Amino acid sequence: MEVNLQVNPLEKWAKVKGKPLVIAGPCSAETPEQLMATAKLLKDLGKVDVLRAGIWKPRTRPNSFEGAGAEGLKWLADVKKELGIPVGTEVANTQHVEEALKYGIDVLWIGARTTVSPFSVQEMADALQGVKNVAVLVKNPTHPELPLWIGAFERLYRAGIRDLAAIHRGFATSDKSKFRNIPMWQIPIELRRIAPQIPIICDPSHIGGKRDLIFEISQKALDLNFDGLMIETHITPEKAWSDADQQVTPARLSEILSELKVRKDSSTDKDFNDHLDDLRKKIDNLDRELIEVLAARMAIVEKIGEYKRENNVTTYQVKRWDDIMKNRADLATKMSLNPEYIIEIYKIIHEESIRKQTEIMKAVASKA
Ligand SMILES: O=C(O)C(=O)C[C@]1(C(=O)O)C=C[C@@H](O)C=C1
Repeated sequence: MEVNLQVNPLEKWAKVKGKPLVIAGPCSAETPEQLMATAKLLKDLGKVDVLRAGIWKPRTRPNSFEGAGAEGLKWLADVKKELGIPVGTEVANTQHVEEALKYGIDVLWIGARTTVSPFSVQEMADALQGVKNVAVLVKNPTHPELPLWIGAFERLYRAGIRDLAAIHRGFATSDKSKFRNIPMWQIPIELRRIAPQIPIICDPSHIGGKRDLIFEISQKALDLNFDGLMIETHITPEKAWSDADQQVTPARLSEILSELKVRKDSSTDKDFNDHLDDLRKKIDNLDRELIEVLAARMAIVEKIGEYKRENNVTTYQVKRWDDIMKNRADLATKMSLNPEYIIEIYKIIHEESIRKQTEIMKAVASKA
């Protein structure tokens, strides 16, 4: 996939240099007093770059608090005026965008449930055509479809928006997981690889769903070179009208931010780089051996395929496959490797064996 979006670096609009961008504030603006009180505490920390608050809340089921609506924009504008801190909110349609722009909201974000709809994203991009002085952040779609996420950036980019960033908030799952939305870190890792210009902000509140997970998710994001964090913060989290379990107090946010380690993405130290090069050479050699072994394995799989074809035997052998899974997981454990990791690799190996043998079966079918 080719992506060429010359979006502005974060420093251009967020005024952060050499440190991760921090967006914090309540999940929802509930009352003008709650918003202002939270914002004041956050401003006093001196560590928060943008004050966030949801005013239109897309809820899973009706009858939950769906946000203060347009009235909340005035509260956000008051916070911006009184405290001089940039403010941001979620938008989901053209009307939201137009109203937010009227109130001078600095940062808009498109939520995960909206990013899934190219129609909605395009309508908002049209409403943003030619607009200056607004940054637009795009949360990942609820399911892990990277091209859909990228498509949203392309639509906004074509509308002339250059102050763009991604928000990784995890992916919906029905599996039992300690996360509310499973992170699937490989998706933002791949986004960074194919579109390195797009800054990525992590939303540990939505990934974790529980305040106790916020620190570890944030640290992991920083170690993956993310550019910022969006952390839901409320004066009295346990009394919050939405997402009470995943919000922290401004005091706790301050602790989290001071405990997080911000590491550099490379080093200029010669000894470090020389040693790293030596170790990487070892990895290069081992990877070559690994691929040679896979090629040798595949040659035998092909032989078995031909043998099965001559004897009219199915490609998939349940019993043998089940034995391999168990045995390789045991071997992994004995070698101090995570058996789940090895099983995932074997699933890919087996899928390719079946694909190859299916090709071998077909080749004869078409000859016959
Ligand atoms: O053992 C076989 O029958 C094979 O074809 C090899 C192999 C494998 O990749 O290990 C491939 C397909 C079968 O389902 C089981 C195992």
